[in-house]
Amino acid sequence: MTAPLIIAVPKGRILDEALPLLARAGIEPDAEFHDKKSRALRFATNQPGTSIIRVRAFDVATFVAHGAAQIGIVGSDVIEEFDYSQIYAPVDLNIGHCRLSVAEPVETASEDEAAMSHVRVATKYPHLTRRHYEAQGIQAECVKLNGAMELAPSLGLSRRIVDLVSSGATLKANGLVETSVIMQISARLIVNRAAFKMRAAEIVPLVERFRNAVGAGNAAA
Ligand SMILES: Nc1ncnc2c1ncn2[C@@H]1O[C@H](COP(=O)(O)OP(=O)(O)OP(=O)(O)O)[C@@H](O)[C@H]1O
Ligand SMILES: O=P(O)(O)OC[C@H]1O[C@H](OP(=O)(O)OP(=O)(O)O)[C@H](O)[C@@H]1O
Repeated sequence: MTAPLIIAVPKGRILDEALPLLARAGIEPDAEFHDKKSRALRFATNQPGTSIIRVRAFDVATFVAHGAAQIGIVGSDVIEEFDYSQIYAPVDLNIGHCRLSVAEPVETASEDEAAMSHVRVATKYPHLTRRHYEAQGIQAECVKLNGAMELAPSLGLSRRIVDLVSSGATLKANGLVETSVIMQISARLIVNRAAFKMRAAEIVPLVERFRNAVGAGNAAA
């Protein structure tokens, strides 16, 4: 019997956009997936032998990197933050668009960072933050948070934050302004490299179906 194919999807905001894409690629989770009362985490799909697991966004990359899931859908922010060598990201899914930016209080935003040798930053992305500042010869001391980074400056945790920005509404509501954009982000299809080689007969056509599903979505837009 062939091993099941596991697709990891994030339970957060990308999911709403990812489900129609999965459907266009021919994969639909069972009814229990949509049952808000269900505590299940793994779901059968309309494709025999293919299951979907619903996990936290950062954990999608971890499941796929370790081969516990063969395929996943995750933001490029997460891919770059982990930089797992075992992850191959062949398709830009053109969903989950946002950017990773530095932000700080309106009052201090005009100060020149170039003159600094050290900054303290609250972020969920310590690796990308350090990389961004290192490129400018600045050492970044990161305070790791898992959400609500925007609270850090007003409460004295750090003057700067590095966080995701889309409409800019969260920054504005918390008295912060974007001072530089580190990277543009969109969700990607990711594949475990070993599985891609070992199970090419199943995975290569599936990746192609996702590629076509993105094309169909773009044409309809
Ligand atoms: N404001 C946004 N606009 C568009 N895409 C976003 C936005 N915020 C996050 N994303 C994308 O969605 C992914 C998941 O974000 P989400 O906010 O749902 O995760 P989270 O709540 O931080 O996750 P978790 O609770 O699992 O840690 C991010 O990694 C990013 O790629
Ligand atoms: O620019 P905006 O459109 O306001 O979006 C940005 C917000 O979206 C994300 O948070 P999310 O709402 O997912 O909550 P989280 O803090 O729990 O991750 C991100 O961390 C920002 O806080």
